Amino acid sequence: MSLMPRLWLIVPAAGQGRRMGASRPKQYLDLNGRPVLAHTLARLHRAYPQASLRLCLDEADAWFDPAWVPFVDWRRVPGGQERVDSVTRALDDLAGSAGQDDLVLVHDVARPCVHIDDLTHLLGVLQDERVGALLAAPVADTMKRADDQGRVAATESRDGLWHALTPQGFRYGMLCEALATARRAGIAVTDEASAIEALGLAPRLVAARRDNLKITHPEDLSLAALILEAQARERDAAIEE
Ligand SMILES: Nc1ccn([C@@H]2O[C@H](COP(=O)(O)OP(=O)(O)OP(=O)(O)O)[C@@H](O)[C@H]2O)c(=O)n1
Ligand SMILES: C[C@](O)(CO)[C@H](O)COP(=O)(O)O
Repeated sequence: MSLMPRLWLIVPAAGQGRRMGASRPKQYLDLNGRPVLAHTLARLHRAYPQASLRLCLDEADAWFDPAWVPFVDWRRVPGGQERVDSVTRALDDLAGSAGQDDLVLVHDVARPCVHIDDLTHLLGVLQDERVGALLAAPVADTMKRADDQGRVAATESRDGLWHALTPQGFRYGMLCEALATARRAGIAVTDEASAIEALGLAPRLVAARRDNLKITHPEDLSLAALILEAQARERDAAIEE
C-alpha cells in the first residue's frame, strides 16, 4: 500500500546554547513576552498548519511546556549529541509513518524571525524540486580569511557565496540516505543540505529575507526582538493599504 505524501516538520531544539551563555538554553529565553521556542513554532504553524511535527528536545529539559505547541499532530523526540544527531533521531522516529517521497522540512528552533512569505515560497518550490531546497541569503560583506595570529591572511571572493538558512526541505528517503552516507563516511554535516551535497547532488538555493536570524550570541536576542517588532509593523501597514 503506498502512503500519501505528507509534510513533516523537524525542529531541532535540543541545543544547550553555550555561545549564548545564559542561565537556560536560548530557546527558553524571553523574546517580547514569549519564549523563543513558542515564537518559532507559531510561525511554522501559521505557514504549515497541516504539517506533522517532530520536536527534538534534550531528555533532561526542565523548561519545555507543551502548551507552546500549536500543532495537532506532534511528538517529542530525544535530542542527540550534535544537531545532526537530533535530526537523525527525528527521522528514525518517522520510519514506518513517512513515505519515501514525503517532504521533510527541518527548521532550527533558534530562528524565530523566519518570514511567513519565505516559508510559503519554499514549500511551493519543493513541490517540483526532487533534490530539495533551502532558504539562503547572498553574502553581503567582504570576506576575510584569518591567520592563526588573528590577522588577515587573504581577502576571499564572495562571488557565489550564500548564507545557508533554515528551513531546509528534502524528500524523506533521500534525506535519510544522505545522512546515513555522511555518517558512514565520517563527514561532519552542519546542515541537511551538506549531507545531500555529499551524495553529489545540488539542492536549490531559495533567496530569502536576511532577517531570518539564528539567535546564537547574546546580542542576537535584542536584534530578534527588534526584527519581530519591525515585521509586525510591516504586517499592520500591509493590512491598512
Ligand atoms: N545537540 C543538538 C544541538 C543543537 N540543536 C539545535 O540545532 C539548532 C542550531 O544549533 P545552534 O544554534 O548551534 O544551537 P545550540 O547548540 O543551542 O548553541 P551552541 O552551539 O552555542 O551551544 C538549534 O535550534 C539547537 O537547539 C539540537 O537540536 N541538538
Ligand atoms: C543549520 C544552520 O542553521 C544553517 O546555517 C546552522 O549550520 C546551524 O548552526 P550550528 O551552529 O552549525 O549548529
